[in-house]
Amino acid sequence: MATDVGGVTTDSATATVTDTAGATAAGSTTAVGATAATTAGVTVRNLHRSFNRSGGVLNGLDLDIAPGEFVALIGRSGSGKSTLLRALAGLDRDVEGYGRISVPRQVSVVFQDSRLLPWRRLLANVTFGLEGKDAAERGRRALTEVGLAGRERAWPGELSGGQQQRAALARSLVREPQLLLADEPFGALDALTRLQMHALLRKLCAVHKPAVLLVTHDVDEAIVLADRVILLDEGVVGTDVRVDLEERSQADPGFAALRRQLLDALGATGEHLGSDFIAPGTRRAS
Ligand SMILES: Nc1ncnc2c1ncn2[C@@H]1O[C@H](COP(=O)(O)OP(=O)(O)OP(=O)(O)O)[C@@H](O)[C@H]1O
Repeated sequence: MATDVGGVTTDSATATVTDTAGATAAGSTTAVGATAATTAGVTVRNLHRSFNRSGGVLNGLDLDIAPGEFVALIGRSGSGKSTLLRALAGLDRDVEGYGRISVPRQVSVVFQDSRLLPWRRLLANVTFGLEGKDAAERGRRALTEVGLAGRERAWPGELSGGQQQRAALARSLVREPQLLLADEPFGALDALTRLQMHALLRKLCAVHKPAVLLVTHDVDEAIVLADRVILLDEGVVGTDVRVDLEERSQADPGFAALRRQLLDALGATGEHLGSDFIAPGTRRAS
């Protein structure tokens, strides 16, 4: 399994994680414990993770994501969202138990900060680690797709936060991932830029069709972007709802009902808003 993390490709076929992808070119399997299988989408079975001096963070979690499906992952602060994402990215060497993780061969990860290398120009960032004579051309195309044509020679420090996240998306998508893992990628952006990034991500996903797992605190963002919203609770998938709206906006009558259902599941409605919850549409303090 090749995972692109900020332009650096890692291979999880080491340590406690076993890559058995040789069986098929379509996907790879990270086997934790005894079981192994191969999928083009994501399959997680009975995943456990705990850290020193704390109880289980993931407690026998099961999850399926179909090829090309967009899943948003919500949950209270500390519920294990990033822990799950890191396990899927192959970044956690210590997932334990007799669970199983199957992910596609090519996985890309984007984070809240762009992780662009400040000493490389934009095109060099996007193509970093990319092989083949057409790498530069592919990089230029990707920058054009995210609206950064003409900025190939810019330094990351010359870009706004939104532009840096666009570049991070270009760097991920130029590798044509079958799975895109995104950990609050728009969490540090202002509301308007965030809306623009939503439109861009939806457009890019329609073209490239990766499966997506998006971690977000913003229920509205989850509803606007995802095919399915899942809620992590007590280390397993609690709520799992399909987003079936005519229109991906608050104008759709089903939007408010779905939002309320998810907020209820989060225990975050009415006067019981937790301090760790970010109200829909507002910016997360980091
Ligand atoms: N490397 C680590 N060492 C010890 N504990 C950790 C480590 N990583 C995560 N944890 C703990 O695991 C729990 C889940 O953390 P995680 O970051 O996955 O939550 P989260 O749902 O992503 O939270 P947030 O929404 O605040 O980002 C927390 O209690 C956290 O303190």
